Amino acid sequence: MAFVMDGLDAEQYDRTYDDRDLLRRIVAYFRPKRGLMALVAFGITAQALMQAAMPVIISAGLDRIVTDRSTAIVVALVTAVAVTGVLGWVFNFIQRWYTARVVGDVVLDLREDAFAAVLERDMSFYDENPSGKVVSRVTSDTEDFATVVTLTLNVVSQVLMVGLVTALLFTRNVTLALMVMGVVPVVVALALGFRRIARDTTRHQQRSLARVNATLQETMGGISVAKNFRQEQTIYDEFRPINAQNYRVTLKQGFVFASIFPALFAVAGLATVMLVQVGGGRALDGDISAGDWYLFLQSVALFWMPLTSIASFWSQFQQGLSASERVFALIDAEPAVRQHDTRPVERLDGRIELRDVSFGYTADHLVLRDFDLTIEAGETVALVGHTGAGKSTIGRLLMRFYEFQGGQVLVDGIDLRTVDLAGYRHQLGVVPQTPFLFSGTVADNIRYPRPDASDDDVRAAAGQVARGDWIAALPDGLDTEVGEHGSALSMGQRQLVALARLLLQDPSIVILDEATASVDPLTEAQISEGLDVVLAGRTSIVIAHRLSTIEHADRIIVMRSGAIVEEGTHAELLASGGAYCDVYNTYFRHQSPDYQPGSGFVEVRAT
Ligand SMILES: Nc1ncnc2c1ncn2[C@@H]1O[C@H](COP(=O)(O)OP(=O)(O)OP(=O)(O)O)[C@@H](O)[C@H]1O
Repeated sequence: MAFVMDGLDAEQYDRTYDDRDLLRRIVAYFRPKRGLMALVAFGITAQALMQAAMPVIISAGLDRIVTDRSTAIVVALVTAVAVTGVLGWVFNFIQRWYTARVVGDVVLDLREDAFAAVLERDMSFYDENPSGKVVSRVTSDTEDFATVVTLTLNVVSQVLMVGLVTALLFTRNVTLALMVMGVVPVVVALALGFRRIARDTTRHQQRSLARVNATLQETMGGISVAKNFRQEQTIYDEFRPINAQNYRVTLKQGFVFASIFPALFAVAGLATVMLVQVGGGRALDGDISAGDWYLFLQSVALFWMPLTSIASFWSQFQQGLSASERVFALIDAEPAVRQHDTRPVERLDGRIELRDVSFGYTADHLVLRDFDLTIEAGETVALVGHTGAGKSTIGRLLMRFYEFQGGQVLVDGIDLRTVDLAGYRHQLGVVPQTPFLFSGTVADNIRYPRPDASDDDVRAAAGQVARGDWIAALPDGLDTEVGEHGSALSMGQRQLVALARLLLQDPSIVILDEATASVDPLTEAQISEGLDVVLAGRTSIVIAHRLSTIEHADRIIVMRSGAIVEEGTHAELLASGGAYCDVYNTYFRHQSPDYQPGSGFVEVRAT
C-alpha cells in the first residue's frame, strides 16, 4: 500500500500493510455484521435490477405502442414504470439505510479500538506524537474510512447496473453496443484527468484549512498572554491573510469541481448526438426498433455516471484506505513498556531499589547511566538538583511510564517488570507539579481514585488535609465545580484537592513533584500541613522545590547530569559545603523566613 501514503507525513509507529493484510483487517470488522451486509447486498442487487429494468420497460412499451395504439398499453407502461420506480426507491432506501447502519457500527467498533489503544500507549508514545495528531486518527481517519466504505458500496451498485445494461445492449445490437462502449475511454480519461487536478486542489484546501486551525488553536492557547500584551490586533492582522488564502483555495477547488461535471455532461451529450444520428438511421432502415433506439440513448446516461464516480472518487478511496491503515497502525503500535509477568500486587511496604539502571528517552542519549539508589520503606527522600538533572525521570521510571534500557527496578524486592501494573499503580500516589483536575466538583475529583468511596470518606479525606480549613474558602464547599482543568480553583487549591485525592487513594508510595509556582502564605502553610499528613507512613520521593520539604526530608539526594553527587540530611549537606550548597544557594536560600536580598548564601567549598 505504499502508493497510498504518498504525500502524507508518516509517524514513527506507522507501518505499511500489504493489501491482503489490510483487507483482512477491514473484513474482520465487517464479519460480525454479516446479517446487515446481506441486506445491503440484496438492496444493491435489487436496485441495480430496477435501474436497468427502467429503460428496458420503456423501450419494450415504445415498441408495443408503435404496433398497438391501445390505451391499455399506455396504462400498463405507466404502471410498470411507476412500480419499477417505487421499487427502485425502496431498494435504494434499503441499501443506503443498511449501509449507514453497517458503516456506523464499524466506525463505532473501530473508534472504540483506537481509543482503547490510545489509553494503552506508554508515555513515550505521547512524547513522540502530538496529541492533535492522535486525536485526528481516532476521529477523522475513522470517518474517512467510513466514507470509503459507503462510496465503495454505491460504486458496486452502479457497476452491477452497468454490467446488466451492457449485457442487454449486446443482445439487442452489437454495433450500437460497441458504439456505446466507445464512450467509456473518453469518460475515463476525462475523469482521471479531473482526479489529478481535484487531488491537488483538495490537498491545498486541506493544508490551508490546517493553517487556519493551527492559527486558531495557538491563539486560543495563548489568549491570556496575547491580551496581556494587547496583541489582539496583531493576531487579527496575521489571521486575515491566512483566512483569505483559505478562501481563495476553496474557491479554486469549487471552480474545478464545478467545471468537471458540465464537461462530462458534454461528452455524454456528444455521444447521445452520435447515437441519435446512427441509431435513428438504423431505426428508419428498420434494422432496429424504436424501442431499441431509445434503450441505447438511455444507456449512455446510465454508463457515464458510475464511471465518473469510480474515477473521480479514486483519490477519496485512496485517502480512506490510507486512513484505515493509519488507524490500524495506531491500534497495532508496539508498547515500549513490556511486562514479563503480571504478579498481583497487594499492599506494599514501599522499599525501592534502582540497580544499575540505564535509561534514555531516546536510544542515542542516556539520561541515567548505571544508576543506583535504594529508598527504605517509609523513608522520605527529597531529590534536588539543577533543571534537567534527571529528578523527574526517576519518578517516571518508578511509575513505569517508560522502559529502561538496562538494570533493574525493584519494589519490595520484586522486579517492576514482573508485576501487574494496574495493581502496582494503585499503590503509587502521584502528585504532579500542576495537578490535573477533571471537569466536575471538588468532591468528584477527590473521589477519582476510588469511585466507590462514600461522601463521608471524601469529606474525611478533605478534612484531613490542613484540617479542612481550605474547604470553607470554596464557594460551594466540596460541591464547587472546578471548571475545565480546574480553572475555577486557584493553583494552591488545586494542590490541596490533589493531596486529599491522594489520601483517599491511600497508596504506599508517593511520588510528588512539588509545585514551583508560589502561592499565598496561608495556602502554603495549608499545603505544608497537608503534606505532613499525606507523606506520613509512606515511602515518599519528593522532587523538592520547598525549603520546608528538604528540611524535613529523611534524606536529600543531590543529582547532576543523571548521577547522584551527594546525599545526606539538610544539616549534614550544608555543613559539607558540596554540590548541595550550590543548589541551596540557587533554589532554597530565599525561602528562609529571615531572608534578605543578597544574603543567606552558604559557602560552596567543593562541588
Ligand atoms: N520526554 C522527554 N523526551 C526526551 N528527553 C527528555 C524528556 N523529558 C526529559 N528529557 C531530558 O532528560 C533529561 C532529564 O530530565 P528531567 O525532566 O528528569 O530533569 P529534572 O531534573 O526533573 O528537571 P526539572 O527540574 O526541570 O524538571 C533532560 O536533559 C531533559 O531534556
